[in-house]
Amino acid sequence: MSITVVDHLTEGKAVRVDNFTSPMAPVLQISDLTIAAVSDKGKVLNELVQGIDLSVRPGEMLGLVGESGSGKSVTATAVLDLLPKSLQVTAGNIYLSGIHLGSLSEKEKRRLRGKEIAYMFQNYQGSFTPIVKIGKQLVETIRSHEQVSFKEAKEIALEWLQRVKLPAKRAFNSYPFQLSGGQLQRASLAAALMMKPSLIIADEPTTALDVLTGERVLDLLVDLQKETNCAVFLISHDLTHVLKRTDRMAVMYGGRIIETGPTESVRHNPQHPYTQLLLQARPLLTGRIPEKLTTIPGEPGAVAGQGCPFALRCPSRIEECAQAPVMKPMGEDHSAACHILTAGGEPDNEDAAGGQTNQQVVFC
Ligand SMILES: Nc1ncnc2c1ncn2[C@@H]1O[C@H](COP(=O)(O)OP(=O)(O)OP(=O)(O)O)[C@@H](O)[C@H]1O
Ligand code: NI
Repeated sequence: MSITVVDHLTEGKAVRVDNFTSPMAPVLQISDLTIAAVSDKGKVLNELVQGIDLSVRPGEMLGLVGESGSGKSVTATAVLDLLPKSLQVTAGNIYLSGIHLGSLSEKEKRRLRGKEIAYMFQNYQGSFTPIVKIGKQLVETIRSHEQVSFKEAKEIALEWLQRVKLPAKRAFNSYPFQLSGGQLQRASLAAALMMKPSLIIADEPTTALDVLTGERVLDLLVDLQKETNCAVFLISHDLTHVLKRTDRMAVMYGGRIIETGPTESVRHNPQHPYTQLLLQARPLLTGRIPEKLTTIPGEPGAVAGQGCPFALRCPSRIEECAQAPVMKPMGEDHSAACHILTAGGEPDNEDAAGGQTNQQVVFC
């Protein structure tokens, strides 16, 4: 079965990739993506993300976690084709419902961003123009993508404001500054969902909110995602959010995906030493303070220039880590890039593991 969005996006021009036409084909597929900082003259200065492979299917929530500076936002921005001039995709491909992003015109990409891909950012204030009432902005967005009357667009906007549990009429008639941070992020969730996008990219949507408000916004996102069957790409440095809500997750370090798999599998059977440490360092959800809090050794963000990016901090480092490890299958749909692992999930060499890998990690 083919995806109807294709014709709409491309105005009938044939750019669909045929093997992405089943209903469960990925809404987003990133393959072997490399993004580099470039000089004014286009010379590559340094690579910020390398060889990224990710995919999200309809109705699925994919989480991307990693330390600050690991390349999460740069990856998301490339999907939206909104990288600043100083950054460039130097290798790899991005497909949206099977359409190669590079094959679209600027006009098609603009339409795609407003209609098929919605995004929620950390800075929810940025989602709305400060001097225009929320309702007017929502109506304008709807009418720029769909041929409906003002009255019909207003009804859609009010319905969605209500669905994100806002006092709809009041929010509709408010300027952005008249709403709290949590209310504004809900309004931006309404703005994202009302166009019935195939994909929502949420980059740290709760970071600027207090914990409880952030939790409620994410719960709403999960509920409404189920209703609309859209795909969600949730970026967060908060492992708890990702463990609690996503179907699959990817862990990034120093611009590379170092582990990926079903969230439950990564949670209960983390393979890469960095993922294991990240899980151990996480504050427990029960509120019990553990006797000894694990911390990740070394300087946060220290990335090895060559080989495994985590090598400078890794307690299990071996000589081979001077060479970049490849992703190895570790179970169904679960893979990790580490020299001490062999396909299947056992360390290559027990001594090399330094007692750190395959430790049983207990979660509450
Ligand atoms: N416009 C730019 N020019 C040059 N380097 C950049 C630019 N934007 C980001 N970077 C660099 O790219 C790397 C990845 O940044 P990115 O914002 O993607 O990290 P992140 O994982 O989203 O971090 P955070 O959790 O802090 O949001 C960082 O080293 C950052 O300094
Ligand atoms: Ni970021």
